[in-house]
Amino acid sequence: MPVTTASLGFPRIGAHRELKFATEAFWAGKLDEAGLLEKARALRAANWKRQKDAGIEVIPSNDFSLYDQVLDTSVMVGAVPQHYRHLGAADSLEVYFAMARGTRSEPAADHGCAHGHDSGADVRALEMTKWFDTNYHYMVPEVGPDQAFALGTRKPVDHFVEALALGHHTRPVILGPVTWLLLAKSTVDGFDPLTLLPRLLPVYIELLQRLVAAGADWVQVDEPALVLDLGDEAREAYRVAYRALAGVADAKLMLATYFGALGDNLGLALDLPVAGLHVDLVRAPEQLAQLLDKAPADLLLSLGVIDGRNVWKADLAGLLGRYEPVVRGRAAVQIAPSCSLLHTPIDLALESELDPQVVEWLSFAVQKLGELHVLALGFNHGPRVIADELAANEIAIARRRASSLTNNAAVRARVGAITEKDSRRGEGLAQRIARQEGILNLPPLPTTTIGSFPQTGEVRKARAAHGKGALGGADYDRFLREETERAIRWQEEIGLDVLVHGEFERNDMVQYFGEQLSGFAFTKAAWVQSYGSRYVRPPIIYGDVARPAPMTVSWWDYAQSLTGKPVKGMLTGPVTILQWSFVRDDQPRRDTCRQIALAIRDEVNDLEAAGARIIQIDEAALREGLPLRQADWPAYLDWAVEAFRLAASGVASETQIHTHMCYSEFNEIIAAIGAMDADVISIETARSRMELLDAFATYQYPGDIGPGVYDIHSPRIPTVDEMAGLLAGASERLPAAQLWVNPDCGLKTRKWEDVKPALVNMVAAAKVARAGLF
Ligand SMILES: Nc1nc2c(c(=O)[nH]1)N[C@@H](CNc1ccc(C(=O)N[C@@H](CCC(=O)N[C@@H](CCC(=O)N[C@@H](CCC(=O)O)C(=O)O)C(=O)O)C(=O)O)cc1)CN2
Ligand code: MET
Ligand SMILES: [Zn+2]
Repeated sequence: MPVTTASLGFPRIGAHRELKFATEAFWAGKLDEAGLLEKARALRAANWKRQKDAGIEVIPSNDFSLYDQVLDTSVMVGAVPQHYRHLGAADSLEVYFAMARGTRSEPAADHGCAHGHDSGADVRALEMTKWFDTNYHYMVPEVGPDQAFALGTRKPVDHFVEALALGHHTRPVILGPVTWLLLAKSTVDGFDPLTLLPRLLPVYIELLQRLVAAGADWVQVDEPALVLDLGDEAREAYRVAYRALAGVADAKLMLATYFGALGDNLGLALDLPVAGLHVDLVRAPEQLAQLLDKAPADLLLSLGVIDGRNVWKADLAGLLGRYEPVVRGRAAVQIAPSCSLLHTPIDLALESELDPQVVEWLSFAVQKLGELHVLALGFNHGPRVIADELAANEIAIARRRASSLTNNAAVRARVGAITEKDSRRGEGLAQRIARQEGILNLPPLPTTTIGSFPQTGEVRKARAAHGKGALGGADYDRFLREETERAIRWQEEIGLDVLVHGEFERNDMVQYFGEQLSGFAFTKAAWVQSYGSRYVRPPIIYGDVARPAPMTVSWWDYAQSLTGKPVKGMLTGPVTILQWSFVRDDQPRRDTCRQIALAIRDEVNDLEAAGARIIQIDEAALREGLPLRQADWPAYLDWAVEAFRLAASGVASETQIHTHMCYSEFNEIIAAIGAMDADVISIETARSRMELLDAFATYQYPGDIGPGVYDIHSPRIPTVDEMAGLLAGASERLPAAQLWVNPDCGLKTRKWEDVKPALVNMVAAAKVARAGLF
């Protein structure tokens, strides 16, 4: 006693996506810098107030970011690579957004000149990759052996002061030095960023001193890397780092870990000279006993008891019961969400159209803070003072458990009847490829794209109008057909070999399917940041999953009717649908994934029956779903691969199954990728200059491979030469007969004016490579 409530971070995008609209307007030159900063300030003020109003005692600052908190940290410690520095002051928005997005010289007015023009003024963006096992992406810090650090920006101090002026004494959040270094990438082969720690620490010390001088007492230092498998160097880095930071007088550190168990790093974490330790007890409740056993009595424990990664209402009575002895046994305890609420939607109150039965089971960021407040009242004053809240909560939990909505007997029977042969194609890969070649008659190095074409303002407007009832179903359909037809005609014109319909009818590659599957709820406003100004509305899987009717067949059918070239059927795979949805927590993820796999299998089979000869099943999130600890990999990969195979194995040998993955470091899981047994896989490789292919070569990957030849995250137009060069590089690593030619990923975030010259160049590069190799 007593128990205090804390928030580790609140979503910064705004309940109505204010941050997206402000940053995009700024980039488009429609909002000036002062305007952008004012919007950002208003969002912070609103967030602090919201959290205070929810009854939270420890409110964070510096959880706000205009783009990404890892990028903020890089700029803060002065790690701005040389090639951005000419763009402006190191702490300017020009440099900041150039690191985030790259720059592009104005596109040449004459689109006829598609290749070869000087792109010397363009600066590439930093690499972007997944934040642990989430669908949030951070900008990878870049450092080298000559790296110098200096306090470049004072955002944590500025925001602390800003909050103070509004009456909030906040706890600033900073990304810890060891996690930051572990996430960093060296610009020089063989150099370990961790060795830069001694040079980095003075910057952190200065920052802490400035925070203290500004009036801060507690500082939250995020070190999620403490839940990973760590080598001896990293462990030693933790000891060195926190010994140094402990020397800053009057700064009390709350060391925050999340996304998993401390596991074998528990002793290390408890040895660090910090005043508080936050642990994730949602992902890893089992670590509590050991923690209580070993934690020094004066360590302030912050218990992450409310799920920061999912949307379900907490079982309040259960939590009170479980943590009562902890609270009684220690001098002081803090309760908090398991991690920053960045990964949850903001406010359930905005969902006016969700099934009220399902709404009763849910809790978004604002509601989660409310739950924390109620729990603290219960701990501090006894359950009687929260009797009403407990009663309502118990009813909701019980109704969810008993609901017929979550249960579909036919689905359960079907999953129960799955046999081993359901996840096996009729013949081996070599025979299948031979049969497919006979039918498809493709040239060597066939060219294709990953699926989506630009989601233009027009497409989104039409969909929004359709959603509001302002554009009738028939008109919306006609509009989408016209877009599709134009895309097909254009692909034929530029000479692509395998076409796509363009995905114009899809709002998102997961939400689109969620909306058509039963067992899924989808939201109106429940946006979550994926990267920068790009957000997603993950569907909510609350019940058994089934596919009442075909989801994509008519779009494929229409597109194929327009052309003699093969059009790929285009689906999102079961693991990716699972990974990018909010998943029910009342059964193992594996079980839910198998249900989705059967639904996708039905769609695959229907596409084949309609005549599709090539069907792509995207598994962009397969790698991201990998558990954070290596010991847990085999079990996950087993069921993830099985789910893909279940989806893909209902078709004849003649039907070619493609899969696509991006953001993937495949080296360690290449055997599992092989075990998926896809006929063709397209992967992201352009940014790593084909290095990724080494894994496929070493493993002697038997299927065809389409290594991405250009980075679709940047508006920069790749030249014929550079792509032909990449293909030559690919052919040094793998037999050319196995190679396809495609971009890194889908093109929906690009503009047609970027896509057109890029793909024209890509087709030309394939011709150059064919001439050289065949
Ligand atoms: N779920 C998911 N995760 C993923 C990816 C992905 O494609 N999907 N790709 C990788 C990268 N992540 C990405 C995440 C989001 C977006 C993206 O483009 N998001 C769009 C929203 C997509 C969407 O849901 N669009 C809807 C709603 C669009 C919208 O904002 N409509 C306006 C109205 C339209 C207008 O007047 O402009 C509104 O509702 O107010 C639609 O098209 O129907 C955005 O933030 O802008 C891209 C990549 C990894 N993770
Ligand atoms: C993030 S993977 C994207 C795959 C999808 N077919 C697309 O092209 O958009
Ligand atoms: Zn992709």
